[in-house]
Amino acid sequence: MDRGREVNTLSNDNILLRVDGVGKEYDGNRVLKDVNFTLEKGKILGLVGENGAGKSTLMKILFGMNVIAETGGYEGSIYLNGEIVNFKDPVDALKAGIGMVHQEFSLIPGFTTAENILLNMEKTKSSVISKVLGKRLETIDMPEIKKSAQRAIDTLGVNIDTDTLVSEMPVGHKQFIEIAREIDREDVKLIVLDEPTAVLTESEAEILLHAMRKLADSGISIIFISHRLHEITSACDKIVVLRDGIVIVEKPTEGVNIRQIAEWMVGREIEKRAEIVHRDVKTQIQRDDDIIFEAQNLWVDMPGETVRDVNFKVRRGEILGIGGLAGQGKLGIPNGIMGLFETGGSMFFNGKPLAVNNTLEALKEGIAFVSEDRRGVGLLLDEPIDWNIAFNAMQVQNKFLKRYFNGLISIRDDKAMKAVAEKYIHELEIKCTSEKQLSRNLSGGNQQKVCLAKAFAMNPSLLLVSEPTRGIDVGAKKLVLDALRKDNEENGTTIIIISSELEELRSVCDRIAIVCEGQIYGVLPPEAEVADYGMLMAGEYKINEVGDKQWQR
Ligand SMILES: Nc1ncnc2c1ncn2[C@@H]1O[C@H](COP(=O)(O)OP(=O)(O)OP(=O)(O)O)[C@@H](O)[C@H]1O
Repeated sequence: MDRGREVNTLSNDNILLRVDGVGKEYDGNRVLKDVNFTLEKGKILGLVGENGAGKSTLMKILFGMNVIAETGGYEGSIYLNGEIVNFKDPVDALKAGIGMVHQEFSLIPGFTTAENILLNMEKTKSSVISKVLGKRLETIDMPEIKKSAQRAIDTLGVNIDTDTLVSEMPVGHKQFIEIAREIDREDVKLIVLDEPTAVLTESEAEILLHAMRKLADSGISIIFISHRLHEITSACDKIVVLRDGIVIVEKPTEGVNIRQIAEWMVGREIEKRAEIVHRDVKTQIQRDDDIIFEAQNLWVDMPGETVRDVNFKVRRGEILGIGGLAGQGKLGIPNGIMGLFETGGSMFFNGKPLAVNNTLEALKEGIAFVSEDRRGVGLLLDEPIDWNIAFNAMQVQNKFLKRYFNGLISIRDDKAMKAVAEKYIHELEIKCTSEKQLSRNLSGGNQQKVCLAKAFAMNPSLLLVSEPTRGIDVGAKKLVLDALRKDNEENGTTIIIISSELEELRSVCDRIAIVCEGQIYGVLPPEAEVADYGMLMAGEYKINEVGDKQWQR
């Protein structure tokens, strides 16, 4: 086993963090066995591992999160600057100079950028927080706060107004504010970033990686978790791979390639990354005149993803991709169709008008949605997996119910719920203790798989999936895309996939629509030149229904 210990030969003075023999189990489920690694001052460590490998758990231990003590604590020791630490809560960790940005956001929507950054500065004093929340910061020196918030934002190199309300900004900006809050504290020594780039565009991710380097150069150490392995090789000084509860590899990233990392993560050889394989020709050809869904002049008022005037038709039985740069409106389209943000214009389903702003009607008509926001709208976090998977189908379609007395009484069919949950746990390889595990206690990638299972269980005739592989590890991406394709081919489900990864769309879709400035600029076949996609994304030209280019600039 390659433990690549060369990094550890550096003098102890340089080492900020030493994780020594750390183990953790949740109620008999052993997640970490014997984890050992070190991190030097001013260095960036990339922490990788499959979904459910225990990365977030390890970071929660480091940060003294309450859930660790509540579930029986941990074994082993953590040293900071050579001294054992055992934080009883995150406040202790903050005082010791550790900052953490979690997978889920903890910002307050009705507060501005500056106010949110300020709350972190004051969060070690709970009495101040309550005062602040009560009086909405009226007694605080706002000009000073804004200056300080602006400094933190400038360090990150992004352009965000300190007066903007968090509820009105795109998700990528929220991520930057979370990070700005952590670096705004004077005594910060170590920052943990748990999948910060999952919600960022490529260019935003670049900015963040650059900012991480600046922070490291100023002496701050960083632990960076990401499933985008090229970010690990390009931004990190060293890599630590977790598998089966132990560290499989700890070594400098120099000379390490992505394929090697993927193999260390899954513990076997990975098939050579297939060139884009276009779908086989389907036995059933979709027809231009058999339209399942149509949007006319659709607009959606979703913060950061405004849809202005979208027109498109979806052929029955196809997989339609929707791509485009972040903030251009691609995420707004499914959220609008499902009535989750204020929407206008017209929609038709199976030739009949479909009401706008009416989620229940969309669900009843057989339209299902897997949101990009799995924790916000995707899951009932305090319910078990089987309940989550069956919930919509039960509420909307009366599935998973046993009926008595001519339907007067209906009782939940626990056996049927267990069966459907077990089917998807197996098919999607959801890592869990059983179908009764609470969704809150699943890892991020496995929560995403439950969201997909929940949609499949409705047997929808139209399935909308937004960023289906976000947070999914490199080995499981194909599994998720194959599951979508299988549902399309075996059940005839028409699918719309919204994704920021063009290659992902090209590998599974029949046609791909590109959104720019809140409109559809063109629809291309998957085998079209990448340059053509680029021109549509950049808004250089539009392509009309007969394939003519209309130059825009
Ligand atoms: N509070 C909890 N109670 C019980 N089990 C838990 C709890 N939190 C996490 N787990 C389990 O611990 C395992 C590791 O989860 P963790 O979130 O640490 O994984 P991860 O490596 O961060 O995965 P991902 O890449 O999907 O985010 C998972 O199998 C999860 O179900």
